[in-house]
Amino acid sequence: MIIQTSLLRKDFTVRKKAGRFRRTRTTVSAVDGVTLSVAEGEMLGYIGPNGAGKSTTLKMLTGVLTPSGGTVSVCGLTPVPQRIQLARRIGVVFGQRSQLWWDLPLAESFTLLRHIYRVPAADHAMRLKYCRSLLDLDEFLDTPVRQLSLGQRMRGELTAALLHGPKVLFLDEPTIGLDVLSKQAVRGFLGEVAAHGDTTVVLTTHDLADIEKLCRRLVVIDHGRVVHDGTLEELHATYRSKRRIVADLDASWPEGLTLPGAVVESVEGQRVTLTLEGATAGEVVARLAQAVPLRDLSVQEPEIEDVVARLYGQARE
Ligand SMILES: Nc1ncnc2c1ncn2[C@@H]1O[C@H](COP(=O)(O)OP(=O)(O)OP(=O)(O)O)[C@@H](O)[C@H]1O
Repeated sequence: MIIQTSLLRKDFTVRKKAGRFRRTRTTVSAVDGVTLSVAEGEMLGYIGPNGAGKSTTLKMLTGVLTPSGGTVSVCGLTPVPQRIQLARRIGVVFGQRSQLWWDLPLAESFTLLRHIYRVPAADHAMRLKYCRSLLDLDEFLDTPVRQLSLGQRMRGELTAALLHGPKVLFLDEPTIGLDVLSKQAVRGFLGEVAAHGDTTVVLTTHDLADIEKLCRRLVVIDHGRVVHDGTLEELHATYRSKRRIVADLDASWPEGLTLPGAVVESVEGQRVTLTLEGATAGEVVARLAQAVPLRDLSVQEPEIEDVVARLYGQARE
């Protein structure tokens, strides 16, 4: 396992005002016993509502914060005491913080990083070529970083994080604030990185489309605890997400009509929405077509947003 945590914890002591002169100290368990194993080459989505403990976990995995308890190992190293060795093996993109030099052209940041990490020139050139073509960097390589758009800067950050050939890439909200095209570019690139299979990726995001497009495995955390660890399909199965059929009829919906294997969710004019309950879409469509004349229909997959919202809701109860 390239990442392994066991009962990992981080408590923060927060001082709050209690009256005019008094202050009380309370402890916030930001990460409350997270046990996680990530295999080499995996692409893991790490999600949760605001304040769930995602960034705190990433900070402990990257050696920025010392855990309050439990164990953590990344690439066989203990992050805080072995932070310098670890830095060579990991790449980090934290949405808010930049690893680029604001006043220098992007290309010069890449050259500086090559010297900092002491990357052999040929390896650096090969990786830069790969990123330039996949992320279309050429048109702004000579532009100072401060003049780049957010999407261009993010493409630069991803390149900067990969130039030393890390084994693990940690990405905290890499698509936040990006327009549709930049999001597509970033996702396409990460998909390529994942397909190569030699970089492990841990991705936190509030954009569930990132997860759907990129991650087979999803870990959901809330109040510092893991509330789901499995595939997206397992998430849908656990929370019994339902597929729907939306049918436009050539007649009105016969009042009181029932179809085995489906529940009528709504009827609006000549449009009926059915939820599948234990039957396949094919079976229900066949029964529907026998009962009423059909003009058009579509099958809607369950929305990941719905199921995750329900999951967050349950975890908070
Ligand atoms: N330095 C700190 N001091 C005190 N409390 C902190 C500190 N850092 C984080 N916390 C608290 O720990 C909890 C987890 O925060 P964290 O930033 O890890 O959440 P998150 O899942 O990354 O949230 P978001 O999606 O909003 O970025 C929150 O309650 C937060 O207020």
